[in-house]
Amino acid sequence: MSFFPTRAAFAQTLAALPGPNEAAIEAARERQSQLTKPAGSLGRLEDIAIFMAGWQNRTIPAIDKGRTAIFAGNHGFMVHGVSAFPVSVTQAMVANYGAGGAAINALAGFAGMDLTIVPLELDRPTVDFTQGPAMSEEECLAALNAGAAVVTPDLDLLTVGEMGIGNTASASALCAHSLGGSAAHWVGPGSGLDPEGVARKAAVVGQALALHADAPRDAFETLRRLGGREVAAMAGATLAARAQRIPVVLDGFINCAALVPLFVDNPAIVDHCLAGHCSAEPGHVRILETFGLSPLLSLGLRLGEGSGAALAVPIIRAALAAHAQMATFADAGVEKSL
Ligand SMILES: Cc1cc2ncn([C@H]3O[C@H](COP(=O)(O)O)[C@@H](O)[C@H]3O)c2cc1C
Ligand SMILES: O=C(O)c1cccnc1
Repeated sequence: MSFFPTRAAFAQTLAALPGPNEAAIEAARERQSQLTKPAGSLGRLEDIAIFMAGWQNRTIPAIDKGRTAIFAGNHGFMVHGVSAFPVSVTQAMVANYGAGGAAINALAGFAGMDLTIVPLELDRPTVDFTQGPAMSEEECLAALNAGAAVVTPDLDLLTVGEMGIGNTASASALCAHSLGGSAAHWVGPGSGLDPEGVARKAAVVGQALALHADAPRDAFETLRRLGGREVAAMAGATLAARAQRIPVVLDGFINCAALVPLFVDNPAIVDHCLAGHCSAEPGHVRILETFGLSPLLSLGLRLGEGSGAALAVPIIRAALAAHAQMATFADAGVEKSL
């Protein structure tokens, strides 16, 4: 049984998002007020602990089982050469993940996250989105379900990432179609295009936007037309996590762009998400502003593959350690106020 048996089931899940547990939020907030520090002095670490308490439904949240899932896919529009790298790099990087040699291997390992790699039909790229919808309805559903499949009920935290040469073009198209703004407004260098390359990418994205301009703007249809398998899988995983009240840390431009079509249908979709970082890809800061999320880190990363999300996990672990381990004023015999 798949998590999203039909596109209607996907839409229904998106329309009926569960909220956090308010009693756990209140209990965690009360605990924070008792810990031996001036009120608010741990800044966003306090907010993170309270956020995690709400979604994990416990006063003292923890990350015993955290998962990083990386989805890989290839894109038909790569015939137009919109990346500084060839399509073959997607498969080569999947092999590199398997061998433990990529940035995400190091960063997920450092963060204490288990790593799941999900290649999605790499030898069958999506349809070129300047010629038609990237995916059929069945293909889009399969990708959403491949994402949902990594979400097991035992997870305390999920981060997702992607590998798919050219997918910053898909991400830009999703943002422009869903939020407005020209192709040029949303494209950037991605993995390393020069200014002429960026202009070429804008022209290709612009052609796709023109072809799909009159298409309905619901989340499924936008992902199907302008997304890719790895992009839809990230959306499916994030929505499946939400349905199970599992908190998610967001990565960069592509990961966030995958959620933009869902955000247009239901802005509450990002309520169980923390923004791990702000990517150097110029569109990312605009998406984060649209989502109303403030990134935990801003280190100039522009890698994708879940790297910025994994990097934020140790900060979240620190917030939970302080929340769990600090003494209360009563326990420590410290005066709470004058
Ligand atoms: C070796 C290598 C490793 C990567 N890991 C993530 N990406 C990133 O680059 C791609 C997006 O950039 P563009 O749209 O310009 O192709 C995605 O695969 C993304 O995850 C990589 C790219 C390369 C070359
Ligand atoms: O922010 C990202 O996700 C990103 C930026 C550049 C290249 N690949 C990914």
